[in-house]
Amino acid sequence: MTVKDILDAIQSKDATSADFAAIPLPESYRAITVHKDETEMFAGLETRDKDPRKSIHLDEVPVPELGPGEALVAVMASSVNYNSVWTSIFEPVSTFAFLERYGKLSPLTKRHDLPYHIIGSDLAGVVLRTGPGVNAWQPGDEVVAHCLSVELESPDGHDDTMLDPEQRIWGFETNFGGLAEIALVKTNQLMPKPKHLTWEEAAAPGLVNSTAYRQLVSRNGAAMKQGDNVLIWGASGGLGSYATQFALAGGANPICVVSSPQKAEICRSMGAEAIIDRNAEGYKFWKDEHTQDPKEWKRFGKRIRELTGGEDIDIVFEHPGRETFGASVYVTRKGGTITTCASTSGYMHEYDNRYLWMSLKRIIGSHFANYREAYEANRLIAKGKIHPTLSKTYSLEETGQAAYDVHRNLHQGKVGVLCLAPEEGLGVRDEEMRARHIDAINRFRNV
Ligand SMILES: C/C=C/C(=O)SCCNC(=O)CCNC(=O)[C@H](O)C(C)(C)COP(=O)(O)OP(=O)(O)OC[C@H]1O[C@@H](n2cnc3c(N)ncnc32)[C@H](O)[C@@H]1OP(=O)(O)O
Ligand SMILES: NC(=O)C1=CN([C@@H]2O[C@H](COP(=O)(O)OP(=O)(O)OC[C@H]3O[C@@H](n4cnc5c(N)ncnc54)[C@H](OP(=O)(O)O)[C@@H]3O)[C@@H](O)[C@H]2O)C=CC1
Repeated sequence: MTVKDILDAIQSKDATSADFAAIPLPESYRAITVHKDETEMFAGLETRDKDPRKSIHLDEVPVPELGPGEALVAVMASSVNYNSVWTSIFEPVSTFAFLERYGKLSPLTKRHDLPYHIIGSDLAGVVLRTGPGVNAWQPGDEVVAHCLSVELESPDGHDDTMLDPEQRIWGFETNFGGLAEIALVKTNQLMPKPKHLTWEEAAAPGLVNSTAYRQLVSRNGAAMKQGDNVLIWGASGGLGSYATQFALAGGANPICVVSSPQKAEICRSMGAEAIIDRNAEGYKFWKDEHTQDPKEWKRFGKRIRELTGGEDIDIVFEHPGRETFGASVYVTRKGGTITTCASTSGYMHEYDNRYLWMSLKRIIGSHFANYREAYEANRLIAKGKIHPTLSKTYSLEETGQAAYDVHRNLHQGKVGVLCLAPEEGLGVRDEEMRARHIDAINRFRNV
């Protein structure tokens, strides 16, 4: 039995759940990995010069044992997230440290502690097998997976599963991720695949869409409301392209920051009007490595006021981190919110605290999303209210190049990876709905 047989079953319209359950599992499958014995390969290099094409491998790996509450999924497509860039350059820490720690949790999690890390935190595919205790999902179900892995053995995670002390990001802090032909997930990661999307489109939003939903919309994040001025950094990037859509769909006013006219045009095509090209306007928030320039914060704030008719920012959607955080705190209005989920340009932030406390601003830390939030975010995709922002699709063999493009900010929106899907364009089950949304679905392609 090979993965080809699995693929044939997926493409056969008549295959039933029993047919899927009857397919013998292959012994091995192809997966994107990084190797533990290579964690020092970029020692001494600047972050920018660490090249994912050198550390990312395509290996044949054994199918992992299936545990209680888990599923093996035939992965049709996945996507590249920035966390896979971090893994592939071994920053800020080697993710093998996470696998080692998870491996110590229980005899079952020991499976994850291997000399290779199968990465990837998104998938669209078909359930092949479910483990003991799984009732909600069956072999043959067409699914997407969110990337929250929790144990929930402590009381702490039961108000909000992101607060579980054993909360992990699948495919980053656990093994057997989505950039592979088969993935191992907990079944409480599964959600229905939006029927109007191809495999690669359905695999694109998961991680970033869920994160943006919690960070901006959820009461656990900024709880955005109608009319809010929302400053969105990287507004045509992975997170930002969903934050922009949430702002527009929720009646808010996105102020989109991008770095080229092409990216500005993408934001315009989504419906945004207030757009700042940070390159063209030449903001330099740091005079040198150690000194910020408040005059530049002010110039940036003045520009925002021009675009909003004199108003300041209610919510900053932050993720660039060190480079922008001082400006983000400055331009927020009295009582406003800076919500942050990342630090791409550096995690030691500096800001002038007088502008925070005197103006009663709040900084909210946000990280991924709980199952409910991820489900809500996926539901909005399934209803055609929010659209995937897929710009380009790579083959599994080209994943290193895809990660390189994301690392070097050469991409737009999301980049997809075909895993088992033999070509782009497959997997659509609702052509009528697709036709209604086709322009929005294709907006990010070939720009
Ligand atoms: C969905 C997608 C998301 C993304 O893309 S996010 C971007 C990618 N992710 C990242 O860049 C984050 C990567 N992760 C990390 O860098 C690290 O993961 C953290 C910095 C988040 C945490 O580091 P750690 O080493 O796990 O935690 P510690 O707290 O520095 O060290 C653990 C030890 O410190 C003790 N400790 C914790 N809190 C306290 C305290 N308040 N007072 C005293 N000690 C404390 C613990 O108990 C433990 O101790 P003991 O080593 O002995 O077990
Ligand atoms: N905690 C969590 O749950 C999550 C965290 N993340 C983290 O968020 C970060 C962004 O992820 P994602 O959106 O997918 O990445 P992308 O690279 O797709 O998009 C980020 C965008 O941010 C902008 N940007 C990058 N660097 C700077 C800078 N120095 N100053 C201003 N703008 C900048 C760029 O847009 P432009 O050049 O057009 O301005 C870029 O396109 C990553 O660090 C990632 O690990 C992501 C998802 C979840």
